[in-house]
Amino acid sequence: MAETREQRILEFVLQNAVHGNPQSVLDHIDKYCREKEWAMNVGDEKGLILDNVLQETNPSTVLELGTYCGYSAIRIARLLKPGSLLLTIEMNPAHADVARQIIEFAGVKDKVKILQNSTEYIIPKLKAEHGVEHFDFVFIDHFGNRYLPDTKLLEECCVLRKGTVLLADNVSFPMSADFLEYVRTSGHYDCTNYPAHLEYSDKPDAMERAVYRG
Ligand SMILES: Cc1ncccc1-c1cc(O)c2nc[nH]c(=O)c2c1
Ligand SMILES: [Mg+2]
Repeated sequence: MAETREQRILEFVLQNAVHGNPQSVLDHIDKYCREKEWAMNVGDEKGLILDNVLQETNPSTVLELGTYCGYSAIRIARLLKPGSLLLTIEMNPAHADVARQIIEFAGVKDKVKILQNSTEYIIPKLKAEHGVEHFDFVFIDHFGNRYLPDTKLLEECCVLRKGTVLLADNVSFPMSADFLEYVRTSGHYDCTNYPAHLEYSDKPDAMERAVYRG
């Protein structure tokens, strides 16, 4: 039996999902986390909200804060048009290693670049070291207490443009209350709330879309 929950998810995917088929990988991660071990993937219910907001935006450049096992990176990458790129930042090296393997197995590695470090270390380097001009879409799903400081850092580093869509997971939890307050009252964003449930659970949760006014 693999050491960690993340390695057991990887093992289940490698042994049961269809190689090169992103939807099969998503379905198998959801199956494992619903039936065997809960894990903090955005999941199928909130994943549909992510799909819909992403497709409405039709982005070419996407940033994700919090890769974990790569579930939402695969969800995003499978919908990106040719020539698009997803940069995803993961602080935990073990999680980044599992994500790299699952993303490769799903067949979307050409659209995804995993940056393994803290968000506060990487965000200031995105323009100079990763050739980023601006992001069309940012999925925020790392740690609730980093949502606000990292949103302000994205503003300060000028990687947002008028119309950039931020979509944040888990905004029903107190850890991200300061982020919600800021995007809803600062005057810099137009916000929409999407009530849902915590992944693989009937506990209430929600996502927030915040469109940057520039
Ligand atoms: C918020 C919550 N409550 C109870 C149990 C798990 C979680 C939870 C759910 C998530 O979707 C998360 N996503 C990213 N990072 C997290 O730390 C995180 C934590
Ligand atoms: Mg989450």
